[in-house]
Amino acid sequence: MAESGDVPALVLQLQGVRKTFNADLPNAVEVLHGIDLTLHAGEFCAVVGPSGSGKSTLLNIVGLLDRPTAGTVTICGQLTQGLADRALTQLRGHRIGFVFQYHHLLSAFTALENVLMPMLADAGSVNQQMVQRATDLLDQVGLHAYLAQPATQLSGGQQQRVALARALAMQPALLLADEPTGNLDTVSADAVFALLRDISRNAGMAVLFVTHNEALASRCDRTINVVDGLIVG
Ligand SMILES: Nc1ncnc2c1ncn2[C@@H]1O[C@H](COP(=O)(O)OP(=O)(O)OP(=O)(O)O)[C@@H](O)[C@H]1O
Repeated sequence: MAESGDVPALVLQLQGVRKTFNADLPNAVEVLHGIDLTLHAGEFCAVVGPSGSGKSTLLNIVGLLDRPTAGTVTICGQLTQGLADRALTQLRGHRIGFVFQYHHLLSAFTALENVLMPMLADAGSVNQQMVQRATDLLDQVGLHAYLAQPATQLSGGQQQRVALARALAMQPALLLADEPTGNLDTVSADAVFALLRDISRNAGMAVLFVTHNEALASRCDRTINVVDGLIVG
């Protein structure tokens, strides 16, 4: 993932990002007030800050799930401003993975089928190579023995590992993790965090990791502190 000369590739660049909700209404509220942020390949960055400070809003904009009111978002060199929804969806699908506090697995499907979903959605059908990749990913997150297990029959920690494997299915350059350990006991949270760290290091993947857990934040390469819609410190 590194460019020639071992300079890590720039995965994310935000310049002057602002977000106003209900912009045309009397109750308009600006939640992000001009965010500048860069993230390089392999960088593991915690996002901390008080409740309501704008962390999820920021993540939604970085993840191309919402558009900024002003400013620019560039993902892997692609400026997103002006792109149609379809192009944003393509870029998101190929470059960005998501893990949330709640795993959002499809309960009627097995662990393997859940990991295959993004590949199926992208290609329209599943081939042997995709099955192999999904199997390898589940292996990587320590769930080889659970490939055929329905998602509902897995523990919370195991479900979050499946969600992580699913997020990695398309080999994203950027992983957005919004409190992925928030719903887990300490031991499972530590295990999922360690896994995420290792995978990010090995794959050279950039990670934005929103957390209220100071101990985990302190183990990241870098921490950004969002307060009242601005990065401080
Ligand atoms: N769709 C929306 N419409 C109007 N206001 C919104 C909307 N989404 C978020 N907000 C407001 O934006 C502010 C920031 O919310 P956000 O969810 O980004 O905070 P957060 O830092 O992620 O909080 P938490 O740590 O509690 O998850 C809050 O005041 C929230 O009420």
